[in-house]
Amino acid sequence: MDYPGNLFVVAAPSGAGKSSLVKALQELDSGVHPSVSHTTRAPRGQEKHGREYFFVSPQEFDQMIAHDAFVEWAHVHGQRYGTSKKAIEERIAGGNDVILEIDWQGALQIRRTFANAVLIFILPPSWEELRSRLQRRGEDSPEVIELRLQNAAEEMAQAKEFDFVIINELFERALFDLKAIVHAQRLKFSSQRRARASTFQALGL
Ligand SMILES: Nc1nc2c(ncn2[C@@H]2O[C@H](COP(=O)(O)OP(=O)(O)O)[C@@H](O)[C@H]2O)c(=O)[nH]1
Ligand SMILES: Nc1ncnc2c1ncn2[C@@H]1O[C@H](COP(=O)(O)OP(=O)(O)O)[C@@H](O)[C@H]1O
Repeated sequence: MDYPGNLFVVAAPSGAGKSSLVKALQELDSGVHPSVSHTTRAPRGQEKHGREYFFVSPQEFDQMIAHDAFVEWAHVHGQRYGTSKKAIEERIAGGNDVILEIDWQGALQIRRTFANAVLIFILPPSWEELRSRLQRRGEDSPEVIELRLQNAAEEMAQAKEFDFVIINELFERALFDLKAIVHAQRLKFSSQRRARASTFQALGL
């Protein structure tokens, strides 16, 4: 499917810093709209329904699947997470840019539906740093942290399937890289559209 707005997909193992980077990007660039996913997991700390996620019961999630309401969904860390069609289609059809923070399985599903989506993978600089970020964040129990670290190896093995890989060592550097990717994609598409339009005009089409 081809839409006038750009679709950016950011994936990373838990604790690599994707939420912090996407939030910082939005503060700098109000033209990138976040998509709010649905999840069956419980809210953490300060999370609010409708802001970080729509927190739903397994039954509500099943109903959404039955009604074909998701563009993609996946099992992650023992829970289900999904992007609703409502969360993105109207926005990109209206020419707005949307950014998704989802896992690698969802990212590859998105690419199958939206061939122009830009897939970005965030890596931590080391295993030690990944563990210590999860611990410093202080939102998950030791068991949940262990599960997330166990899953991280399989997730990181998918990085090579993505269009871009950013190493989040120095936060400002990683944010700069993310901004550069967003900016480059906008230039590419707006200049292509302009070129196409003027060629069409010149050819009298
Ligand atoms: N496929 C898919 N994955 C999602 C979606 N929303 C969030 N995720 C992923 O689910 C995983 C767990 O997210 P979360 O529980 O918020 O933990 P975090 O990664 O530590 O922030 C992360 O890899 C998210 O990117 C979604 O709509 N679809
Ligand atoms: N470059 C960085 N250096 C040090 N700490 C970071 C960096 N990026 C993020 N963090 C911290 O690491 C923790 C995990 O980041 P978060 O954005 O929640 O990760 P994710 O969304 O990928 O699970 C947070 O406490 C965040 O403040």
